[in-house]
Amino acid sequence: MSHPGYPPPEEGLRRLQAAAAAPAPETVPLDAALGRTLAAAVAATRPQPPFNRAMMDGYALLAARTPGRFPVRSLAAAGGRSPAVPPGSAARILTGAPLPAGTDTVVEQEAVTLEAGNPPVAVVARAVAPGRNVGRRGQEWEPGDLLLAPGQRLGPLEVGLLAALGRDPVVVAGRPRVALVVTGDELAPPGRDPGPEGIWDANTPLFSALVRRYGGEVGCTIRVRDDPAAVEQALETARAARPHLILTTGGVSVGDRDYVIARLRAAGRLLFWRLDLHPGKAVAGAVWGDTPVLALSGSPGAALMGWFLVGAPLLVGLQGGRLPQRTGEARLRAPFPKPTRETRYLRVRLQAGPAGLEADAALPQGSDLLTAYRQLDAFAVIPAGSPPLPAGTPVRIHYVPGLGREALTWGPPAHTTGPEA
Ligand SMILES: Nc1nc2c(c(=O)[nH]1)N[C@H]1C(S)=C(S)[C@@H](COP(=O)(O)OP(=O)(O)OC[C@H]3O[C@@H](n4cnc5c(N)ncnc54)[C@H](O)[C@@H]3O)O[C@H]1N2
Ligand code: MOO
Repeated sequence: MSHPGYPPPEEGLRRLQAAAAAPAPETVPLDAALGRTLAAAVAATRPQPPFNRAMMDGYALLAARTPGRFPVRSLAAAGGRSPAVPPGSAARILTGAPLPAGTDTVVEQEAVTLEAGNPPVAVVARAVAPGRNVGRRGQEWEPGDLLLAPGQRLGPLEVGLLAALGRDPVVVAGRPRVALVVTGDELAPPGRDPGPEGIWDANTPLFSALVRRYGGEVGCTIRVRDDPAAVEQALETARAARPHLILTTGGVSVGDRDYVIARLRAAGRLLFWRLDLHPGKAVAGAVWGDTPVLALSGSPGAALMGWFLVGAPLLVGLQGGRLPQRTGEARLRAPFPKPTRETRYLRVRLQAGPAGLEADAALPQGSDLLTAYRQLDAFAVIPAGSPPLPAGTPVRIHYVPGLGREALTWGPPAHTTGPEA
């Protein structure tokens, strides 16, 4: 069930997605690819390993000749080419070296007695199976195998995989540029005296960091007073920076000084105002000129909900990716005493209980509070219209990439097979 009046966050996201344009892909050195999103599929051009290779230091020979005595006349080392080995002989071989022609097996040196001489002789006392200690050509991938799809966020493992595939440079999605407009008469920059009625501006640093963490770049940041002309001017300045998204905080409720929503209504095109989301229902989507705007609440705790449910998926989507939507189930550890108007996202810790996973909501739940986000494991979703709930009520758990213990990653939208790089 959802709130009768307000669209669910996914619908807000869809409306903004329809109004937003993705940045053009770019080619970057592999060294600069960490945290970027792949823009084209990557297929192998060679087998991996590219040749049969030694997995141990020892002696390369034909297994069919074991047990036996093998004169050692050559050395095969990684990066070198070594001559074919005549039947009945062996080559000294080092880990990573291509197997010389005429051999099919590496006997590790611990299983060999080496008799000095010219040439020395490797004595193998027991029969060994062919293929022993050999990493087989194509064992990990074959040419043409698709190993990475467009939309994949490049973490360290993906960077390593691209390197093993020989890719440098790589084609990645452009970083969506975000213009940040933070409103409020009461705001002072951290590090300055805010005065007795002022507060430090948490949102500028918080949302700048989040934008970067989710693959975007911050085109400009504007802190503006609660004044209609100043807010309008700030939105114009933000738009002039040609961002892919304008992100604002504050001024989206019904107060006399909520000028962001007033200007978006009057001079922009509103896509939605309020979502079925608590905290964070005070949120708007709009288009200013031709630029999409996500207008979040000023309360950091409420604004973060809009970020995680709308802003982050929007930004990742503009890079061609999709954030994983992992869900689960748990039971409320304690009664939840209030009725729920809009769908409520309780910030919870999860712990094992006698009857399964328990959601513990004993965190600071106020919509203006930031600290719970550092302590939570997930959101527990209470449907709109729910009465107060007794302990033990089953609730849906919504895990958020980048929060709690949930890794920040994203991947291709399901079923994509994009063009090959
Ligand atoms: N009569 C009603 N009042 C309110 C409603 C309502 O429906 N009817 N909605 C409430 C809800 S829900 C929320 S959430 C807030 C949203 O308010 P705004 O988005 O207009 O935000 P502000 O009023 O500008 O600020 C709210 C709060 O957050 C502090 N703040 C603002 N900016 C920052 C910043 N950059 N860093 C740190 N803290 C910031 C600000 O000082 C306020 O305390 O409205 C309810 N009211
Ligand atoms: O946007 Mo408000 O958080 O629902 O308190």
